[in-house]
Amino acid sequence: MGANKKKLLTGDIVTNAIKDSFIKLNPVTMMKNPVMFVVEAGTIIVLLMTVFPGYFGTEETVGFNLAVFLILLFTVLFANFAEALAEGRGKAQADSLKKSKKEIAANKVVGGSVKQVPSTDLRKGDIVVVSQGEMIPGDGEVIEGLASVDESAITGESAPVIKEAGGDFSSVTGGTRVVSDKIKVKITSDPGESFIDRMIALVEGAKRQKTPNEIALNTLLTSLTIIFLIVVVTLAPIAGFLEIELSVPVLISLLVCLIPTTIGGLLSAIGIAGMDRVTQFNVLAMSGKAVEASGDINTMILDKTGTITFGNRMASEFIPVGGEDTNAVAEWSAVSSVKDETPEGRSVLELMKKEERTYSPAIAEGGEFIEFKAETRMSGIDLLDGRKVRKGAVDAVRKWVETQGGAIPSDLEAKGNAIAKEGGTPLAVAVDNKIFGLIYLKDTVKPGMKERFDQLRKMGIKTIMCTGDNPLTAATIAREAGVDDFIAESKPEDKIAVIRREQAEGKLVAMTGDGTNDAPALAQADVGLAMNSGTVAAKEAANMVDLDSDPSKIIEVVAIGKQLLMTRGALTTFSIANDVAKYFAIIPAMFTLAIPEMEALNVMKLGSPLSSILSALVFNAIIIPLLIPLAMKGVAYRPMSSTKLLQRNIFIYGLGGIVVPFVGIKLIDLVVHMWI
Ligand SMILES: Nc1ncnc2c1ncn2[C@@H]1O[C@H](COP(=O)(O)OP(=O)(O)OP(=O)(O)O)[C@@H](O)[C@H]1O
Ligand SMILES: [K+]
Ligand SMILES: [Mg+2]
Repeated sequence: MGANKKKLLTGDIVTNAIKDSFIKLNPVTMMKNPVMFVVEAGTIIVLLMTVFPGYFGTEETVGFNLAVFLILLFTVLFANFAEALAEGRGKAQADSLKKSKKEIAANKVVGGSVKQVPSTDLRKGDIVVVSQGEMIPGDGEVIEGLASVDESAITGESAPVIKEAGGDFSSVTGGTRVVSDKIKVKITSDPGESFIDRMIALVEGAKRQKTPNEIALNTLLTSLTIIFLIVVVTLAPIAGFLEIELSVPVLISLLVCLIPTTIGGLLSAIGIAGMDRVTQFNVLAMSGKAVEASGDINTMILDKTGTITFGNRMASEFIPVGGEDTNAVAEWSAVSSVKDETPEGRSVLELMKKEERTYSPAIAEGGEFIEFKAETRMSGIDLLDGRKVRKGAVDAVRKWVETQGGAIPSDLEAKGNAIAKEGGTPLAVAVDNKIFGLIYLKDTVKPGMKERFDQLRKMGIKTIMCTGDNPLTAATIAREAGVDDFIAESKPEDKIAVIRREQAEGKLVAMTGDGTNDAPALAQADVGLAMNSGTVAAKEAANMVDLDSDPSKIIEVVAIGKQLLMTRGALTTFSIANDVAKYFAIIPAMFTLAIPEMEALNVMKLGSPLSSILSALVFNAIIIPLLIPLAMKGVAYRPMSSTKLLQRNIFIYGLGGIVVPFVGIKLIDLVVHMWI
């Protein structure tokens, strides 16, 4: 993974977070977090009572009020600090990205010649030439040539990657450097809308919006806060009626202990940290919603080639059919591949070289190249003399030959199936109405796939492999990799159909893709992960982009999403449970203050009524920073079903939430009681 994997925290991030904690005290900012806003309002009221005791008639309790004020202030600051700390890493990353965004000179093609212009002048549709050693001036698509490009500025990966015209490896990103050769690039973004611009906005959190889940939880927390506010406000007159005197700072303390400050203070930090974990993993999530959706995924659609297998499908053998000779198969395979820039196409020419075979490229001259398309599953060339040469999936070529009235050699099927049963891909080679033979394309399943799919199954996620390959190859690879289901001979629109079918059953679907033809399916899926190496269309349709272009990462992304949801659930449970213990400390204390005979209520045997209130408040404050590491790192995660997870978490965090504060408040009280 990327060399830009950062340390969790640096001194700078902490210092800036401390500063930001104070800046965030601005009530306009605080209002976005109703729970903490109420605490801040209480802090201000108690501050006034401390500073102007004469005015409020609070001279007797100035010391206690000052203590309450300070504890409340720190409660708010701690919550701000949690959020600022979570934002810190993104900000630091944004700064380093901005450095890679300086203005550079671009060689723009104008008419027939090349003119130097500043990169900021480039617009969508402009064409530029980038040579060895130069920086690519903007996002675009290679339209001519092949070059190796150092993308470490965005991916942190130092090994250069090959970018070439045509196919799924044609997109380039502004700010990356060409390390060898020369390419012509068509610019695909206007200034300010580039990938790096979007990435900066993302990691900076500039466009961070609350997710539906967060909004729902926030509504719940706000409702609880309002309910407790009403309870506490009505308590005052009732107490007054009973001639029990309750001071305003005591009532505010009670309110702060009652409302869910722990989760209120940590909620946004949990969301930001979850996004950040995805980013540190070199995956860019376009929204927090995408990350959360990945935590709820039920079905995962996976490509065979390149996701489950290494994807470097290489021609390894020419196999004649119908009594033809190997040379003829090899020659026509080569002719059909002269201009085929796909890895499969190039591997055919490489195999020719390796086997020291010759063919005459001159026949292909002037011919019309037929590019490989996932819809036709064929590629080839229409020669000047009228002959049409094709190679492609066996069933596709067979149909093509049949429509021209050709006969199908009797050994075609058996020889094709033999390749497929070994997990290889057979390509048939034909000229007009005659099939000459097969090309054996070899590919291997990535190691460790079976274990990963086992984990997914434990999480209750169904995996479906979709491949354009034939059913036999698909079945072999599916079995080897251990996916739950597969769809063979699928065209791009079939992927959408599968996604829609699953969604119609109420399931959330994730998929990966890199080609332009994957774009509609990526957009349809609830979580669409596009490869950075892929086409611009795919990247725009998806809601996540993997900078390392490793499609199997979708599995880890789902794990991170689950962890985010779990962390939020666990800390909410903990927060609400730990408030319960505070009632036991603070409510008896309040009544004992008014009616000393109520001392019997002091079940926790705390020092004094005032020390009980302060201890509960101190615990309420310090639990926030104590839980920051958990909020940022996420709770420990093991693959298991959602129901089991829920039970486990309620047990650990619910019970923990009740027990921990009893112990904590008791210990704090031992110290506090030395003064009060
Ligand atoms: N360059 C090519 N020329 C001719 N036929 C090809 C070429 N590349 C692939 N094919 C054929 O087209 C089929 C579909 O290819 P496609 O890339 O759409 O899917 P795939 O790679 O097999 O599956 P996946 O969706 O898992 O990537 C392949 O199985 C193969 O038979
Ligand atoms: K609380
Ligand atoms: Mg493919």
